[in-house]
Amino acid sequence: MQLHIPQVLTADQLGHFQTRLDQADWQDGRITAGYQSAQAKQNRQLRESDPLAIELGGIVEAAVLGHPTFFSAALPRHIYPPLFNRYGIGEQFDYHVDNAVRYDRRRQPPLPVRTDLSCTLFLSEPDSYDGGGLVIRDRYGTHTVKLPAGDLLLYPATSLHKVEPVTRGARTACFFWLQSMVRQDSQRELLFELDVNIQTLTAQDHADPAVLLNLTGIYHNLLRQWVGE
Ligand SMILES: O=C(O)CCC(=O)C(=O)O
Ligand SMILES: [Fe+2]
Repeated sequence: MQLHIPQVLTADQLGHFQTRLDQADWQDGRITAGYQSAQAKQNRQLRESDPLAIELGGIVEAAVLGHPTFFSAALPRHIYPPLFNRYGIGEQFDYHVDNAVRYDRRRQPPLPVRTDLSCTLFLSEPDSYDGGGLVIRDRYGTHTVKLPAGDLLLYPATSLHKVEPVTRGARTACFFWLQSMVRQDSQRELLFELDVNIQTLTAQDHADPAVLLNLTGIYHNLLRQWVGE
C-alpha cells in the first residue's frame, strides 16, 4: 500500500527545517548507499552523525509517532533514524531497492532494523523545482509522486523506486525506513482499513455502540494474531 499522509509537519516546523537545511553541510549521497545503489545515486545527504540530522530527525520521528494516520498505517516497531537528502540540477537516484536490514547505531550493540516500509517526507514546495518525482514500481504499475512540502509518502520497502533528475531548483527531503509490528503488507493494509472504518463510525452520532465495541474487539484480536515478535 502507498499512502499519502498530509501535513506531517506544521508550517512553523517546515519553515524551521527549510532555513536550517539551506545552511547545512551537504555531503556526497553515496555515504549510505550499498554497492548497487551507489552506481545509481547522484545526490547529497547529511551525514548520519551530523547534529542537524539528529536534531531534525528527532522532530520527524516524534511527529510521525504522534500522527494517528501514520501510526495506524505503519504500526511502527522501530524507526531507523531519519536522513536528509537534496537533489540539485542534474542530480537523481536511478532505480534501486533499499537494503533489507539497516543497523541502528544509536543502540549498543547496533539494533538490526528490517525495512518493511520506506518514507519520504517532502520538504520543498513542488512548484520550486522541476523533475525530482519519486517513481515507485510495484505489481500494480508505476506511480510518480511529488507531494506538497510537509507531506509524507509511505510505501513498501520491497518496491523498486527512483527519483527523477531535477531540472530546475532543488528538491530537499527527509527519508527513512521502519520495521513494522506487522510484517505483511496485506495484513497491515486490512488492519488500516478496518481502523479507518471504525474511526468513521465513531464520528457518527447514531452508530450502535455494541457494534463499535465488537469491531474494536475484532481489530485488536487480528492485531494480536499478526503482530510479530
Ligand atoms: O529521495 C527520496 O525520495 C528517496 C530516496 C531513496 O530512495 C533512498 O535514499 O534510498
Ligand atoms: Fe531508496
